[in-house]
Amino acid sequence: MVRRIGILTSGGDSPGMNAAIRAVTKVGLNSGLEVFGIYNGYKGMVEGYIEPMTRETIREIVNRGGTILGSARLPEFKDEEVRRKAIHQLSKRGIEAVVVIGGDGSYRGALSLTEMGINCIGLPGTIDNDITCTDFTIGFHTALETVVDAIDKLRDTSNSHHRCSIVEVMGNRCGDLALWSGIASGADMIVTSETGFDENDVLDRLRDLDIIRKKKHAIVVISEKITDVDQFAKKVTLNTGFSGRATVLGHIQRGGSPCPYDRMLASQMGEKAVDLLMQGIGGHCVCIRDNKIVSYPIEKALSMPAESRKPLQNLFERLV
Ligand SMILES: Nc1ncnc2c1ncn2[C@@H]1O[C@H](COP(=O)(O)OP(=O)(O)OP(=O)(O)O)[C@@H](O)[C@H]1O
Ligand SMILES: O=P(O)(O)OC[C@H]1O[C@](O)(CO)[C@@H](O)[C@@H]1O
Ligand SMILES: [Mg+2]
Repeated sequence: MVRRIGILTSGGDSPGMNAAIRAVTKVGLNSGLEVFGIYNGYKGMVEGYIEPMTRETIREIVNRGGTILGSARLPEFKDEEVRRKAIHQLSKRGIEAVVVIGGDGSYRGALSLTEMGINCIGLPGTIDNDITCTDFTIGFHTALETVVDAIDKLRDTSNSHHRCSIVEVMGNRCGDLALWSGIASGADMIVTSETGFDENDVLDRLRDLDIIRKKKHAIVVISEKITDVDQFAKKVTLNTGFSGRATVLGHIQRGGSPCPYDRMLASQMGEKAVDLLMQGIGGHCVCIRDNKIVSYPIEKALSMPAESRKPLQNLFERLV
């Protein structure tokens, strides 16, 4: 039976990672395991920046954003030699298994380590909601609240100046943050990689909102990495009756105290990760599907097709 486990956070941080660290540590300690914190993701694993986790380490963190363990990106981890160094650091400390909290890239690292003899379990810590096997990732709902709060505020000023606010949100090629926030904030248009971006069509629709519907302002939510929103805002000013203003929400979306949903999800998933490791299972990731906490082999999880967002896009079209 496994006796010593490690835990790390990797990739972009997300609100709720600390709640997951706390859950893994508490469930682990309460199950008689020794738990080790691996700092700065795979980088700390390679460098041996590894310390025991105690009840003190995780005190007062359930409500804190970010990650107390730090996070990093280490592209070299794809190299088997680099992973060998990491495994050497774990072996020196008798760490036999690891919980990896991160996104799809971190899962690939976890799978490679499992294949080299260190059982790893992945937990989905990312605001992007881009891990297809799980309905939601830890951090998505908190980021969503942040985005909706920002759009509510932009609405006040945009409404006062006959403006069109172009709001760029994160998602790393996944449109969920844009789609959910657009619906929840009552935006006029949503542009994601799934909807596609036809600049002239958006300008036509804005003219329609201004001239036909006589709207005082407009809000367009757009996913990052689709277009230059500053340039697009200038085109809005030139080609419609609204003056265009771009707002890039940026890393604000990654911060803040996790909402209760993310704390719950992190706690349930943390518990499941420890249970899987104690059963000798590795190479799996934990998901929530239809409100149930389940796990899938990482390989299968990463190749699952993304669920269609067409029903939500249709809902949005019926709400405009
Ligand atoms: N194919 C791979 N093999 C081994 N390790 C990998 C692989 N892909 C990524 N990693 C490791 O995982 C780290 C995090 O991956 P990445 O930067 O893609 O973020 P992520 O986990 O997808 O999170 P997010 O996209 O939410 O920021 C990488 O820096 C690297 O150390
Ligand atoms: O913090 P960085 O390295 O600029 O990465 C930003 C990316 O990370 C995320 O915040 C999380 O994956 C993405 O939404 C975004 O594209
Ligand atoms: Mg990713």
